[in-house]
Amino acid sequence: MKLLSTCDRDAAFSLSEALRLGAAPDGGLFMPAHVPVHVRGSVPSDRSLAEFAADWLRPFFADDTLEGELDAICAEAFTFPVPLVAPLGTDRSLRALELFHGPTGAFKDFGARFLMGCFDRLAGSEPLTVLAATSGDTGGAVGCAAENRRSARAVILFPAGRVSPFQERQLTCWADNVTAVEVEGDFDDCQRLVKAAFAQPHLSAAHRLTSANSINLGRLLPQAAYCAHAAFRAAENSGELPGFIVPSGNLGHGFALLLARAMGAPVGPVILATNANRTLLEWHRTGRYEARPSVATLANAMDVGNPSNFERVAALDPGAAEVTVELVNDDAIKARIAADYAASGYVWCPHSAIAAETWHRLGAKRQGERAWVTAATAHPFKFAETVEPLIGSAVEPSPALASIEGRSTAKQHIPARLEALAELLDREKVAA
Ligand SMILES: N[C@@H](CCOP(=O)(O)O)C(=O)O
Repeated sequence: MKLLSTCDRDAAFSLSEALRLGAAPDGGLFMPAHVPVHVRGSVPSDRSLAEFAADWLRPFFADDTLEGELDAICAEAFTFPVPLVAPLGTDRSLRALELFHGPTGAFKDFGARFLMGCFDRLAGSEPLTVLAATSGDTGGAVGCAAENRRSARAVILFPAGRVSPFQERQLTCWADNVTAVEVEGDFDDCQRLVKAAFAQPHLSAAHRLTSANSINLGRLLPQAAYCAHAAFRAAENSGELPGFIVPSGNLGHGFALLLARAMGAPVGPVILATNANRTLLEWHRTGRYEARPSVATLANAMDVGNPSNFERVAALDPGAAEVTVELVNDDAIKARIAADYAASGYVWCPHSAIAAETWHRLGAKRQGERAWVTAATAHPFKFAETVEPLIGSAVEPSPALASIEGRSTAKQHIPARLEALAELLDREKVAA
């Protein structure tokens, strides 16, 4: 399949080129030239997720150098379960898609591992430099997926003082080919720096830069696959198409779900649930998109004022892009975590609580019309300092999360300036 930039619909790239580059050279984002449609029901949902994902994604890999590797890439990436649970009991319509059973306890594990599998096969003899900006979860997943790979070194930029203590540990604890960089600024500064580095042809070529953020389509394809897989499962017992509620920050997850729906997955209404960052809500209300400075919230991985994937959503056909937006502030996040724990013993992370709160706000009539799937995006242990006081009890880590506690950590610190990032990249290359 050919990929086109959101800025220039004439220049076509292969999928491998798009994954390797991360973002289009003209500053746009890569989009498939057309959306492949699976005839509904033609992709059986009773196969393993890895097998399902390979089948679902095959049209994107047609005629690409990675075509023969797709099954292996999926088998390596999809190695942990994705349960669809009934957190409030089976008599309620709410189903939580638990996406946090991977090595770093966040849904980003799927995309990071898939992308690294692609890089292993595309890098050639010299390692790529995988740049990632993170507001909390992407960086840990990318560091973990990149650790000790010969095909890549990872440089992860995170905002000083705006990630949780556990997230910081998870950003800074990997082997020498992963460098964690604390930036004096917020996530939007980190993201701006990454995009500015890509826009410098010399810098980009000298370091063989690529991206592991959701600007790279390779992060989103596996997410579209698990969204479709979940939709087929949820649709089995739902007369109407299941609705989906996705916690949204940089909008990669939301775009992946819309892509899955456009490809024929049985997905009904889509609600993008945000924290107090209002950019998407205002766009939906007014029809005008205006980036804003990000504000810090309890759901810090979603503290994004200028969601990168908005331009991908805007490039979809209007029907495919149909969504509503719900905003949930910190007080409502806290109240939801406490109330659902008291009612059922289920523990949400602050991001997943935003989706759960959105389901509660639907009201009994809409709740009863169909099954509703909320994306449970991160393990609550990653936010223990927020969650434990609300539920009055300790949150137990998964074995993978517990194993991170014993690791040593290291980080670099830079001001939010491109020259500082360029110097750091040069230093790290010499040291490698
Ligand atoms: N939610 C993110 C912010 C970066 O988003 P991405 O999906 O573009 O990687 C995070 O956890 O870092």
